[in-house]
Amino acid sequence: MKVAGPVLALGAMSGTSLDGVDAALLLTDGERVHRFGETGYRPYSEAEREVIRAALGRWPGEPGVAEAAEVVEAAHAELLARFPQAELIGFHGQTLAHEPRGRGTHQAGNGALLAAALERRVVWDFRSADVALGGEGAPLAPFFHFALARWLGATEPVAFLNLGGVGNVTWVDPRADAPEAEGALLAFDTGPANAPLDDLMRARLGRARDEGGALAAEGEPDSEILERFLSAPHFSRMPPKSLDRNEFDWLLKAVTKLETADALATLAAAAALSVGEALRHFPRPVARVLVSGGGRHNRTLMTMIAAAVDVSVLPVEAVGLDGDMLEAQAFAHLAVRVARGLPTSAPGTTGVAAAVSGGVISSPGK
Ligand SMILES: Nc1ncnc2c1ncn2[C@@H]1O[C@H](COP(=O)(O)OP(=O)(O)OP(=O)(O)O)[C@@H](O)[C@H]1O
Ligand SMILES: CC(=O)N[C@H]1[C@@H]2OC[C@@H](O2)[C@@H](O)[C@@H]1O[C@H](C)C(=O)O
Repeated sequence: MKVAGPVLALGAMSGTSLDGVDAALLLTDGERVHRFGETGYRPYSEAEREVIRAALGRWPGEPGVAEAAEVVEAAHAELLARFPQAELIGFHGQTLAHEPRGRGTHQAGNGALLAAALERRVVWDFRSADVALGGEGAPLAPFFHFALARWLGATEPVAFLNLGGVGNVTWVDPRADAPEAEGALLAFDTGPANAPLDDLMRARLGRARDEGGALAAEGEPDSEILERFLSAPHFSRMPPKSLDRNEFDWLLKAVTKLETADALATLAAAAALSVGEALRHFPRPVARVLVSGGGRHNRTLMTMIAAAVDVSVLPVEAVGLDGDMLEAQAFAHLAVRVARGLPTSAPGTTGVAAAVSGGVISSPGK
């Protein structure tokens, strides 16, 4: 079914850091952002998180996957029911495994079940069509970043950096006719961001994160490990390119020999150096890198990023955006694009053969 004009869409994202579900309302026609709306957050309980964690790296039908999907569906149903005004829902689900050149991409959570539970149309499975056409299936926020650059009134190229479990960056030329136009966007995953930091905090101190990067600030990065890190194949690959959450597991193992503060400093430095490497791929330099995602609250990480690049690095709040909700807003925007049959990825964002409109639409009755 096609929609015309702006739609009040609700986007939901359960990110790789496994902290919980973000939801955000957005009034958009899929091209232009008309208005930002209310947001919500529903953390996973420790028990729920364990169920999801146990299924990481697994594929449909494998042990623990159905249980993880149930947790994801129930948490979303609970959170999204708080937004009865939403006309359309964009449901990303929880990525459990991502091997675009191998077995595919796997997001847990069935959008058809949510459509029935919430009695709303739900757009979901955003990544599979892109992967089927040879794309990386990620990142998908770039088409929203294009709309944001326009919303900001940018007239020069600008970059959006998301520091979630994994980092991803989008270079936007706002003067292009459309996000799928050649040269409008270049996007790719930068490297690990918070996931290894969180994993280390959990393993060593039983804490969810290094609040503000305070512990990392007390440590010294290990230059030998960082040198090895930068020689990883990811950094010599040309973008677009995407990463699995666990692709840099070896890095976490490599820092086990270090004191906690030094290990955290090394992991934060690795994330920051990845951003420095990323900027070298930009078609033209940018004046600003606008940062979203939880990593922008990590002052040590932000300081290290600022040192790794020679442009200004600002949280997206500096330009009036909400850095905790940007990905949820992205999936609201993308849902409307899917409903309108507009593309959601292009060769410059995922390496897909040609611009494609991903996503499956489930209606409550079906
Ligand atoms: N105050 C803080 N201090 C340090 N780190 C923080 C803080 N707040 C959030 N973070 C980090 O940000 C992470 C969450 O970021 P975010 O919610 O953007 O990730 P995500 O959306 O789950 O991941 P992705 O974008 O990769 O899918 C937390 O796991 C934590 O490491
Ligand atoms: C496969 C997958 O879920 N990838 C996520 C992950 O988290 C950050 C980065 O890696 C990005 O590629 C993507 O999410 C964002 C929302 C995206 O698609 O733009």
